[in-house]
Amino acid sequence: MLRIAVPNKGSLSGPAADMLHEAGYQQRRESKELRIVDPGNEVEFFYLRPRDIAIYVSSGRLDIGITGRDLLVDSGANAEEILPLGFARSTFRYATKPGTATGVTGLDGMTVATSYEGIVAKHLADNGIDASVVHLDGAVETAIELGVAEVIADVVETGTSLRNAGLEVIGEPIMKSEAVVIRRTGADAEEPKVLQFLRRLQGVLVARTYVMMDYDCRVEQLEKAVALTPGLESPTVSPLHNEGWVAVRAMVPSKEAQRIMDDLYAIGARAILTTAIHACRL
Ligand SMILES: Nc1ncnc2c1ncn2[C@@H]1O[C@H](COP(=O)(O)OP(=O)(O)OP(=O)(O)O)[C@@H](O)[C@H]1O
Ligand SMILES: O=P(O)(O)OC[C@H]1O[C@H](OP(=O)(O)OP(=O)(O)O)[C@H](O)[C@@H]1O
Ligand SMILES: [Mg+2]
Repeated sequence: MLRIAVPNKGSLSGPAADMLHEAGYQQRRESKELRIVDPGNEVEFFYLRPRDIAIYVSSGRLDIGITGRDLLVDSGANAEEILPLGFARSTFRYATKPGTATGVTGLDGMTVATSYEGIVAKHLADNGIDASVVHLDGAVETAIELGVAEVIADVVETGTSLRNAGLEVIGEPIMKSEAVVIRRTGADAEEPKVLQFLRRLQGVLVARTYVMMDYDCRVEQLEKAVALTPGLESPTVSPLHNEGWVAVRAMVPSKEAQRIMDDLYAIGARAILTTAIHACRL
């Protein structure tokens, strides 16, 4: 049975459960459940604190886990990223009151508050900066106002939390993060159950980013039309009852669907339809 760690709370937990559900796995019914077995898929899910997941996976007791890239790096655990999942996207950045410093080189002698001590200590050392790091569990934006630190390093998505605290980011992002699937470093890359799990999640990612497009076009316009909708392998082209016309079917990135429909219409394609993809295995 494949043993998988899933975040039990915070920003990762809801989207991770949604993705697993879309991939056909049973998920817990209430938030107090700490583990469930999905017998049909031969998988056992363990609901753990996002911060602890890399540690469990590196121990080898759990086969794979879903966590944030920033949490994986911060943990220093012997685990590696095998699939980015595209949700819980954030940057990790320094921030201060305006006028305190303009970049990491100005942080010498200061105190930096963060929940991600591992990332920050390494980044300061890599840049040759001698600053103290104070660990706080969360809500670190308040640390400056309360005099615990001159600088914070924290997760930034919209920047609302920083603005509300009267802080501004300084320097370049320390890292970019998103939810990722991890496994123990050096674990068997060809384990069939792991590969099947990854294929299912990849199927969800593709279903979320592509739509199916169908249209009719004149044979003379087919080459131009196919250049607009090359599909993943190659589009399906079928004859129509009306001679001189063909029906074309191809997957296109959902973000570009409207522009592609305009371009197809402009070259004479008609009956252009898009439909959602619910699941796929490439
Ligand atoms: N506002 C946000 N937008 C996008 N991703 C976020 C946001 N806040 C946190 N994350 C991401 O979610 C992951 C875990 O953070 P989260 O704050 O949800 O959990 P936590 O801080 O470990 O737990 P707690 O809920 O106890 O604070 C990290 O990978 C982080 O980058
Ligand atoms: O840029 P924003 O869109 O404002 O998002 C970033 C905020 O979200 C997270 O906080 P969370 O809600 O997890 O609270 P925490 O600080 O207690 O972890 C993170 O720690 C930031 O405070
Ligand atoms: Mg948090």
